Amino acid sequence: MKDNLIALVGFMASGKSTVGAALASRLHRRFIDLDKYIEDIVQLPIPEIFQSQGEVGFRSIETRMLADVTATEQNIVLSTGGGIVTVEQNRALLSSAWRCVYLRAKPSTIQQRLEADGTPRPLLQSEDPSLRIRTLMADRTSWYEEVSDVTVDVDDLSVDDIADRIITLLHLV
Ligand SMILES: Nc1ncnc2c1ncn2[C@@H]1O[C@H](COP(=O)(O)OP(=O)(O)O)[C@@H](O)[C@H]1O
Ligand SMILES: O=C(O)C1=C[C@@H](OP(=O)(O)O)[C@@H](O)[C@H](O)C1
Ligand SMILES: [Mg+2]
Repeated sequence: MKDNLIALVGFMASGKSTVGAALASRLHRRFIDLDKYIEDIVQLPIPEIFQSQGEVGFRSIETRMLADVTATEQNIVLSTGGGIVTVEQNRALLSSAWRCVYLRAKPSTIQQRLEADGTPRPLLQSEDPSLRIRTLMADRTSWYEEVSDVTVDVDDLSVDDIADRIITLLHLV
């Protein structure tokens, strides 16, 4: 099972959705972005799910969808949302059933990428987004490390170079 299921984890705006699509295309595998998958099933954009059900409600949907994808899919690349590792059940499933790649980015890189990006992130709606990024990152870093088989430092790499690096690190060629 592990060879077939590749998941990208890491902080918001580290590049999981973008790199996941590029990696899947390189490997001729299907790509699933878990946030998009959730939006399609719930029929609401992520910020509206946060608004109506709160973070706890969103996490419970996310956990159910990760379990669904794990049980039903094969040969896919999955881009997760940055907070998936905050739930112990998700960490257990990612560790046991997936080959996980941690896209590690510095807070300064995250901030730069957010400035140029159109995807709204409800958890970063703050008077001091920079502090929020650092605090959330400090909370989550050890969990990204815990579930991952390999790590790629993405700060100075293009999307294609990151996909290349993943293919090499996971011995996919
Ligand atoms: N390696 C990269 N170099 C430059 N920009 C990138 C890179 N990876 C992603 N981006 C940009 O950063 C933003 C966030 O990427 P995204 O894939 O949505 O991250 P995530 O899914 O981890 O939140 C997007 O605007 C994307 O185009
Ligand atoms: O880190 C988080 O808690 C979240 C990350 C988002 O995905 P990206 O990591 O793709 O931005 C999305 O799942 C939601 O806004 C919550
Ligand atoms: Mg994403």
